[in-house]
Amino acid sequence: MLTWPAPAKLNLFLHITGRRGDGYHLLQTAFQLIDFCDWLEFQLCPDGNIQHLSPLPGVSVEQDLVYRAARLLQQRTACSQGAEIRIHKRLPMGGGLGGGSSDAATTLVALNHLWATGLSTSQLAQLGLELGADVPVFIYGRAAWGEGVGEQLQPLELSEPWYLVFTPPVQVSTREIFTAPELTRDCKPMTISSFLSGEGQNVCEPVVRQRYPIVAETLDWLSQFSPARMTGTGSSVFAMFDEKAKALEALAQAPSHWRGIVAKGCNYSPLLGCLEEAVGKQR
Ligand SMILES: C[C@@](CO)(OP(=O)(O)O)[C@H](O)COP(=O)(O)OP(=O)(O)OC[C@H]1O[C@@H](n2ccc(N)nc2=O)[C@H](O)[C@@H]1O
Ligand SMILES: Nc1ncnc2c1ncn2[C@@H]1O[C@H](COP(=O)(O)OP(=O)(O)O)[C@@H](O)[C@H]1O
Repeated sequence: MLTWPAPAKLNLFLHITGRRGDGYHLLQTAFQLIDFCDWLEFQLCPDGNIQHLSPLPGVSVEQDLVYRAARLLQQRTACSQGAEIRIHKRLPMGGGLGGGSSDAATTLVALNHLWATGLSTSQLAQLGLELGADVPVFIYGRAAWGEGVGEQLQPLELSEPWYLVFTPPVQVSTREIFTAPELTRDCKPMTISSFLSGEGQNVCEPVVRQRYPIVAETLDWLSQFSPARMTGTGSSVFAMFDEKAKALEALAQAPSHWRGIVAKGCNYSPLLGCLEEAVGKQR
């Protein structure tokens, strides 16, 4: 049996530079992974069945990205093996932390190993893209500069600060924000070096602030400690700290009903560590 992590991501900034012919928005973003993870268990099933043993509330098994990822890999590789899969869900759903995409990525990477289906990382990333634009970054497992709809990736070596992340109790639909008339869609393309020197913002933030006052309240509260920003299309917001103790100190002062966590930024996904250990490879 394998028990492998599916980490969350933060979009350190998010710009929209235009739209594709099909209406999808062209983005520029910097993804950083954090060591706050769902955990997935995989058990080989030689009879070919895929069994999802821990369905998520409000998500049917057929919709669940873990089940869909497993089926997709099985079908595309004509694999005769199956698996029993259990998720220990820790990442809030629909919070902009990419939990569903990360679960799908971990499923593809773990089953490709367990089933010995032999797809390369880039083949897995291409498969993952069919499930969601954020899946490839989790498959490559590196902090990355993302363009296109997020599938054109270049690895980044970033500082690895501590993050305090709050998830306000509202689910913000990605579709709602991407269809908002007031969303800024004409950002000037930015370079990696201007991002590294501090430029960039999240263009979805003003839209979500306006529509979800609790997100605005959380951002404003967090900003008293360190500049705060929203990730993806929300609702989660984050701020960086150079020491874990400072992040924990700020968390201790938050209203007791707020859902907050402290996690470390990582340039390499903990999933990569598991895969490398399993195949006995050194980075
Ligand atoms: C914004 C980002 C940034 O990392 O993250 P989240 O906030 O969702 O975590 C992602 O690009 C989210 O990508 P993804 O997870 O594939 O989006 P989906 O939920 O499939 O998108 C829902 C809908 O939003 C619109 N959409 C999505 C992505 C994109 N680049 N342009 C779009 O216009 C499409 O109408 C799509 O049908
Ligand atoms: N394994 C999964 N984990 C989380 N969400 C899932 C999963 N499978 C399907 N979903 C659906 O995907 C939606 C977005 O989930 P998630 O990736 O957590 O949020 P976000 O895209 O905001 O980061 C959920 O609201 C849920 O309906």
